[in-house]
Amino acid sequence: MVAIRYEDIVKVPKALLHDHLDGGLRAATIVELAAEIGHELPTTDPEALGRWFVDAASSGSLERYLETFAHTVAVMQTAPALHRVAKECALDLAADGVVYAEVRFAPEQHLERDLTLDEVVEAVVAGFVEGSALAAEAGTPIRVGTLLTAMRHAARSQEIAELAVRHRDAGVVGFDIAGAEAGFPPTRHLDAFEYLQRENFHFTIHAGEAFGLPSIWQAIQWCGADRLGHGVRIVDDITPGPPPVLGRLAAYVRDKRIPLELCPSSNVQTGAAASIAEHPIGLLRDLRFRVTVNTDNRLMSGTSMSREMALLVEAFGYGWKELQWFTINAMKSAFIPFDERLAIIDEVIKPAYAKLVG
Ligand SMILES: O=c1[nH]cnc2c1ncn2[C@H]1C[C@H](O)[C@@H](CO)O1
Ligand SMILES: [Zn+2]
Repeated sequence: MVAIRYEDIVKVPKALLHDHLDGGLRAATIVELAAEIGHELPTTDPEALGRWFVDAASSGSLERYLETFAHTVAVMQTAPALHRVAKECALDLAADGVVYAEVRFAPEQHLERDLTLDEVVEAVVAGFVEGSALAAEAGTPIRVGTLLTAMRHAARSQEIAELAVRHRDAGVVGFDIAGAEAGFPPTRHLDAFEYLQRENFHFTIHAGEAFGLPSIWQAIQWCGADRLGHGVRIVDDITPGPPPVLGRLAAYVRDKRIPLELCPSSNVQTGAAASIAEHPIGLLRDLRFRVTVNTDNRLMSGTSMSREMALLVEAFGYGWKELQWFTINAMKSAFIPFDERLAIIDEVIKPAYAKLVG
């Protein structure tokens, strides 16, 4: 087999379902925006700041990892700043060969300077639209859908769910909850999820990252999640083989083809996985769960979609066939309409991989 080159991974179309807007800012942009508002940063050298984020987020604890977002959220409090960050996000993903992305953020965290929730969403969506237009002009077309996140420790999920539905025809394609998982089970937000189901809307839930099976079980069986944000701890319900034996919850997740939004580098930083090579993605792929590969927070992990794939190629010996499988899995699991997903699979993804898979 011919070795896969990094620059070829960049060129091939990729689909990304789990990427946080406030976890993907360019370090140089943070420095500029912070100077404008007088926000103090650990360092004002962009390269050093990038390293600071990765180091500070690598403590082995999700709670410590989340503390680093104070600096990104602080500089995302005005419409121009949100617009810029969203535009750059679309451009950066497109330059990395991502053709479809769902990017999430929590509007309730961007109200410190008098914006309303609706204004926050409008600024971000407009930024994605402009970034996507510029990317298309540059020859790297991308479609970006917005997911609105509610913070699980707070009590605004119903309001954010209604906000998402209000903006569903303007680019918001789904809903999510995020933040510290232990102590904040998904059922705290059951009203919001039941509302979304009545509205025929889509949602994913961060579950099975820092907490295990009960969180995943609630997300699916109580809340009705379409996808699992991370979901990596589903391996706790699999008895190692050979052959591996699936418990009832793991079997349900696999049988129902519930997509797992796996984020390898992020999991190593928060301690959810010991290393990339030991990441459960290897087992979950072998067992044919609906596995997708994601970045989570490009800034905090110093990563990109291509880098996550390259790390998996290196650790597990994956080839183009597996990378295509991850990409099609993600596209099948997207929150945009079925015919639009199919068009991207048939017209963009398959033709590009066909030249490589052989
Ligand atoms: O991996 C994560 N788990 C739980 N919460 C997360 C993760 N990455 C980011 N967040 C939080 C911090 C952000 O401020 C928020 C909205 O994007 O979501
Ligand atoms: Zn996440």
